[in-house]
Amino acid sequence: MDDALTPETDSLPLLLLGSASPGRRDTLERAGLEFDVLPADLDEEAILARAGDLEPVEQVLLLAREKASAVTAASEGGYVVLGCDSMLEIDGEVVGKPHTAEAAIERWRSLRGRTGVLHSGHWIVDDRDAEDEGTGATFGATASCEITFAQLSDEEIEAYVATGEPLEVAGGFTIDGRGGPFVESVTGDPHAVVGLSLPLLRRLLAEIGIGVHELWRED
Ligand SMILES: Nc1nc2c(ncn2[C@H]2C[C@H](O)[C@@H](COP(=O)(O)OP(=O)(O)OP(=O)(O)O)O2)c(=O)[nH]1
Repeated sequence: MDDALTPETDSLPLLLLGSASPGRRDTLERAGLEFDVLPADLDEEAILARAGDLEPVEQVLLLAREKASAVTAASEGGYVVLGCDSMLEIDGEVVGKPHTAEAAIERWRSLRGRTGVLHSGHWIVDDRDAEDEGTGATFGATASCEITFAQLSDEEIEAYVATGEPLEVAGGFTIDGRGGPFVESVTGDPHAVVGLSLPLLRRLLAEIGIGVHELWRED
Protein backbone atom coordinates (compact mmCIF):
# COMPACT_ATOMS: atom_id res chain seq x y z
CA MET A 1 0.00 0.00 0.00
CA ASP A 2 1.09 3.58 -0.53
CA ASP A 3 2.25 5.65 2.46
CA ALA A 4 -0.51 6.31 5.00
CA LEU A 5 -2.63 9.28 4.08
CA THR A 6 -4.33 11.81 6.26
CA PRO A 7 -7.11 14.12 5.05
CA GLU A 8 -6.68 17.80 4.40
CA THR A 9 -7.14 19.85 7.55
CA ASP A 10 -9.99 21.81 5.95
CA SER A 11 -13.61 21.19 6.89
CA LEU A 12 -14.48 19.13 3.81
CA PRO A 13 -15.32 15.57 4.79
CA LEU A 14 -12.69 14.09 2.55
CA LEU A 15 -13.64 10.89 0.77
CA LEU A 16 -10.96 8.21 0.48
CA LEU A 17 -11.46 5.88 -2.51
CA GLY A 18 -9.99 2.52 -1.55
CA SER A 19 -9.55 1.35 -5.14
CA ALA A 20 -6.92 1.12 -7.88
CA SER A 21 -9.66 1.22 -10.49
CA PRO A 22 -9.20 3.90 -13.17
CA GLY A 23 -12.91 3.59 -13.98
CA ARG A 24 -13.97 4.33 -10.41
CA ARG A 25 -11.52 7.19 -10.10
CA ASP A 26 -12.69 8.73 -13.39
CA THR A 27 -16.34 8.34 -12.31
CA LEU A 28 -15.75 10.37 -9.13
CA GLU A 29 -13.62 12.95 -10.98
CA ARG A 30 -16.24 13.48 -13.70
CA ALA A 31 -18.85 13.89 -10.96
CA GLY A 32 -16.73 16.75 -9.59
CA LEU A 33 -15.94 15.10 -6.27
CA GLU A 34 -12.82 15.80 -4.24
CA PHE A 35 -11.21 12.63 -2.91
CA ASP A 36 -7.95 10.85 -2.16
CA VAL A 37 -7.05 7.36 -3.42
CA LEU A 38 -5.46 4.52 -1.47
CA PRO A 39 -5.83 1.10 -3.16
CA ALA A 40 -6.22 -2.02 -1.04
CA ASP A 41 -3.89 -4.92 -1.75
CA LEU A 42 -5.93 -8.01 -0.84
CA ASP A 43 -5.99 -11.65 -1.90
CA GLU A 44 -9.60 -11.58 -3.11
CA GLU A 45 -9.65 -15.27 -4.02
CA ALA A 46 -8.45 -16.26 -0.54
CA ILE A 47 -11.10 -14.06 1.11
CA LEU A 48 -13.85 -15.66 -0.98
CA ALA A 49 -12.47 -19.16 -0.36
CA ARG A 50 -12.57 -18.56 3.40
CA ALA A 51 -16.11 -17.17 3.20
CA GLY A 52 -17.50 -20.34 1.60
CA ASP A 53 -20.56 -20.49 -0.63
CA LEU A 54 -21.88 -16.92 -1.16
CA GLU A 55 -24.34 -15.46 -3.64
CA PRO A 56 -22.74 -13.04 -6.18
CA VAL A 57 -24.25 -10.02 -4.40
CA GLU A 58 -22.77 -11.26 -1.11
CA GLN A 59 -19.35 -11.80 -2.73
CA VAL A 60 -19.00 -8.25 -4.04
CA LEU A 61 -20.26 -6.78 -0.76
CA LEU A 62 -17.79 -8.87 1.26
CA LEU A 63 -14.86 -7.81 -0.93
CA ALA A 64 -15.96 -4.15 -0.86
CA ARG A 65 -16.09 -4.34 2.95
CA GLU A 66 -12.67 -6.01 3.19
CA LYS A 67 -11.13 -3.38 0.91
CA ALA A 68 -12.71 -0.49 2.88
CA SER A 69 -11.56 -2.00 6.19
CA ALA A 70 -7.98 -2.58 4.96
CA VAL A 71 -7.71 0.96 3.54
CA THR A 72 -9.16 2.50 6.71
CA ALA A 73 -6.47 0.71 8.73
CA ALA A 74 -3.76 1.91 6.31
CA SER A 75 -4.80 5.57 6.44
CA GLU A 76 -4.20 7.76 9.50
CA GLY A 77 -7.93 8.30 10.09
CA GLY A 78 -10.26 11.21 9.48
CA TYR A 79 -11.68 9.97 6.15
CA VAL A 80 -14.94 8.61 4.89
CA VAL A 81 -13.58 5.49 3.18
CA LEU A 82 -15.26 3.84 0.17
CA GLY A 83 -14.44 0.30 -0.94
CA CYS A 84 -15.96 -1.28 -4.07
CA ASP A 85 -15.96 -4.57 -5.94
CA SER A 86 -17.61 -5.64 -9.20
CA MET A 87 -18.35 -8.97 -10.83
CA LEU A 88 -20.47 -10.22 -13.71
CA GLU A 89 -23.02 -12.96 -13.08
CA ILE A 90 -24.15 -14.99 -16.08
CA ASP A 91 -26.21 -18.19 -15.86
CA GLY A 92 -25.58 -18.28 -12.11
CA GLU A 93 -21.81 -18.24 -12.62
CA VAL A 94 -19.70 -15.31 -11.36
CA VAL A 95 -16.96 -14.08 -13.67
CA GLY A 96 -14.31 -11.47 -12.83
CA LYS A 97 -11.46 -10.28 -15.00
CA PRO A 98 -10.32 -12.56 -17.84
CA HIS A 99 -6.61 -11.65 -17.38
CA THR A 100 -5.59 -13.50 -20.60
CA ALA A 101 -6.54 -13.09 -24.28
CA GLU A 102 -7.60 -16.72 -24.49
CA ALA A 103 -9.94 -16.36 -21.51
CA ALA A 104 -11.35 -13.09 -22.89
CA ILE A 105 -12.09 -14.68 -26.29
CA GLU A 106 -13.76 -17.65 -24.63
CA ARG A 107 -15.70 -15.24 -22.35
CA TRP A 108 -17.05 -13.22 -25.26
CA ARG A 109 -18.00 -16.31 -27.23
CA SER A 110 -20.22 -17.20 -24.26
CA LEU A 111 -21.47 -13.63 -23.63
CA ARG A 112 -22.48 -12.53 -27.14
CA GLY A 113 -26.22 -12.17 -27.67
CA ARG A 114 -26.95 -12.91 -24.02
CA THR A 115 -27.89 -11.05 -20.85
CA GLY A 116 -25.96 -11.01 -17.59
CA VAL A 117 -26.02 -9.00 -14.36
CA LEU A 118 -23.11 -6.79 -13.28
CA HIS A 119 -23.03 -6.50 -9.48
CA SER A 120 -21.06 -3.70 -7.80
CA GLY A 121 -20.63 -3.82 -4.03
CA HIS A 122 -20.00 -0.55 -2.14
CA TRP A 123 -18.85 -0.26 1.48
CA ILE A 124 -18.45 2.88 3.60
CA VAL A 125 -16.39 3.29 6.76
CA ASP A 126 -17.02 6.62 8.50
CA ASP A 127 -13.60 7.11 10.07
CA ARG A 128 -13.98 10.84 10.66
CA ASP A 129 -13.13 12.17 14.10
CA ALA A 130 -15.96 12.91 16.51
CA GLU A 131 -15.42 16.66 16.13
CA ASP A 132 -15.95 16.22 12.39
CA GLU A 133 -19.30 14.58 13.18
CA GLY A 134 -17.81 11.15 12.56
CA THR A 135 -20.30 8.37 13.33
CA GLY A 136 -17.95 5.37 13.22
CA ALA A 137 -20.59 3.73 11.02
CA THR A 138 -19.61 0.95 8.63
CA PHE A 139 -22.17 -0.29 6.11
CA GLY A 140 -22.71 -0.95 2.44
CA ALA A 141 -25.01 -1.95 -0.38
CA THR A 142 -24.85 -3.43 -3.88
CA ALA A 143 -26.02 -1.94 -7.18
CA SER A 144 -26.84 -4.43 -9.93
CA CYS A 145 -27.41 -3.81 -13.63
CA GLU A 146 -28.77 -6.14 -16.27
CA ILE A 147 -26.51 -6.04 -19.34
CA THR A 148 -27.43 -7.33 -22.79
CA PHE A 149 -24.47 -8.01 -25.07
CA ALA A 150 -24.45 -7.60 -28.84
CA GLN A 151 -24.09 -10.56 -31.17
CA LEU A 152 -20.38 -10.03 -31.89
CA SER A 153 -18.71 -11.77 -34.79
CA ASP A 154 -15.56 -13.80 -34.16
CA GLU A 155 -13.64 -11.06 -35.96
CA GLU A 156 -15.04 -8.38 -33.60
CA ILE A 157 -14.20 -10.50 -30.55
CA GLU A 158 -10.62 -11.01 -31.70
CA ALA A 159 -10.22 -7.31 -32.57
CA TYR A 160 -11.62 -6.20 -29.20
CA VAL A 161 -9.49 -8.66 -27.21
CA ALA A 162 -6.41 -7.57 -29.20
CA THR A 163 -6.85 -4.04 -27.75
CA GLY A 164 -6.12 -5.52 -24.31
CA GLU A 165 -9.00 -3.53 -22.79
CA PRO A 166 -11.16 -6.53 -21.78
CA LEU A 167 -8.41 -8.33 -19.88
CA GLU A 168 -8.46 -6.38 -16.59
CA VAL A 169 -12.08 -5.32 -16.23
CA ALA A 170 -14.87 -7.26 -14.49
CA GLY A 171 -16.71 -9.42 -17.00
CA GLY A 172 -14.18 -8.56 -19.73
CA PHE A 173 -16.07 -5.58 -21.12
CA THR A 174 -16.52 -1.84 -20.66
CA ILE A 175 -19.49 0.35 -21.51
CA ASP A 176 -17.45 3.60 -21.66
CA GLY A 177 -14.49 2.36 -23.69
CA ARG A 178 -13.91 0.34 -26.86
CA GLY A 179 -16.47 -2.15 -25.53
CA GLY A 180 -19.27 0.40 -25.86
CA PRO A 181 -20.53 -0.84 -29.27
CA PHE A 182 -20.81 -4.37 -27.89
CA VAL A 183 -23.24 -3.57 -25.06
CA GLU A 184 -26.79 -3.35 -26.44
CA SER A 185 -28.52 -2.23 -23.24
CA VAL A 186 -28.07 -1.59 -19.53
CA THR A 187 -30.88 -1.47 -16.98
CA GLY A 188 -30.21 0.38 -13.71
CA ASP A 189 -27.48 2.93 -13.00
CA PRO A 190 -24.83 2.67 -15.76
CA HIS A 191 -22.16 4.02 -13.38
CA ALA A 192 -22.60 0.79 -11.42
CA VAL A 193 -21.36 -1.07 -14.51
CA VAL A 194 -18.15 0.96 -14.44
CA GLY A 195 -17.89 -0.07 -10.78
CA LEU A 196 -19.17 2.84 -8.68
CA SER A 197 -22.86 3.80 -8.55
CA LEU A 198 -23.16 7.56 -7.97
CA PRO A 199 -26.83 7.54 -6.84
CA LEU A 200 -26.00 4.72 -4.41
CA LEU A 201 -22.96 6.68 -3.15
CA ARG A 202 -25.27 9.67 -2.60
CA ARG A 203 -27.60 7.54 -0.47
CA LEU A 204 -24.76 5.97 1.50
CA LEU A 205 -23.24 9.38 2.26
CA ALA A 206 -26.66 10.70 3.32
CA GLU A 207 -26.81 7.87 5.91
CA ILE A 208 -23.91 9.59 7.74
CA GLY A 209 -25.21 13.11 7.25
CA ILE A 210 -23.09 14.06 4.24
CA GLY A 211 -24.61 15.61 1.11
CA VAL A 212 -22.77 14.51 -2.03
CA HIS A 213 -22.65 18.19 -3.02
CA GLU A 214 -20.48 18.84 0.06
CA LEU A 215 -17.73 16.79 -1.61
CA TRP A 216 -17.71 18.80 -4.84
CA ARG A 217 -14.37 20.27 -5.82
CA GLU A 218 -14.13 24.04 -6.00
CA ASP A 219 -13.07 24.11 -9.66
N1 LIG B 1 -14.08 2.02 -17.22
C1 LIG B 1 -14.75 0.87 -16.98
N2 LIG B 1 -14.25 -0.02 -16.08
C2 LIG B 1 -14.97 -1.15 -15.87
C3 LIG B 1 -16.18 -1.43 -16.54
N3 LIG B 1 -16.63 -2.64 -16.09
C4 LIG B 1 -15.75 -3.09 -15.18
N4 LIG B 1 -14.77 -2.18 -15.04
C5 LIG B 1 -13.59 -2.25 -14.16
C6 LIG B 1 -13.81 -1.50 -12.87
C7 LIG B 1 -12.83 -2.16 -11.97
O1 LIG B 1 -11.56 -1.54 -12.14
C8 LIG B 1 -12.78 -3.57 -12.49
C9 LIG B 1 -13.57 -4.51 -11.59
O2 LIG B 1 -12.65 -5.20 -10.79
P1 LIG B 1 -12.58 -4.94 -9.21
O3 LIG B 1 -13.92 -4.57 -8.69
O4 LIG B 1 -11.86 -6.09 -8.62
O5 LIG B 1 -11.70 -3.62 -9.06
P2 LIG B 1 -10.14 -3.46 -9.34
O6 LIG B 1 -9.41 -4.72 -9.08
O7 LIG B 1 -9.96 -2.86 -10.71
O8 LIG B 1 -9.72 -2.34 -8.33
P3 LIG B 1 -9.83 -2.44 -6.73
O9 LIG B 1 -9.96 -3.89 -6.37
O10 LIG B 1 -11.06 -1.65 -6.35
O11 LIG B 1 -8.56 -1.79 -6.26
O12 LIG B 1 -13.37 -3.59 -13.78
C10 LIG B 1 -16.66 -0.46 -17.48
O13 LIG B 1 -17.72 -0.63 -18.12
N5 LIG B 1 -15.92 0.66 -17.66
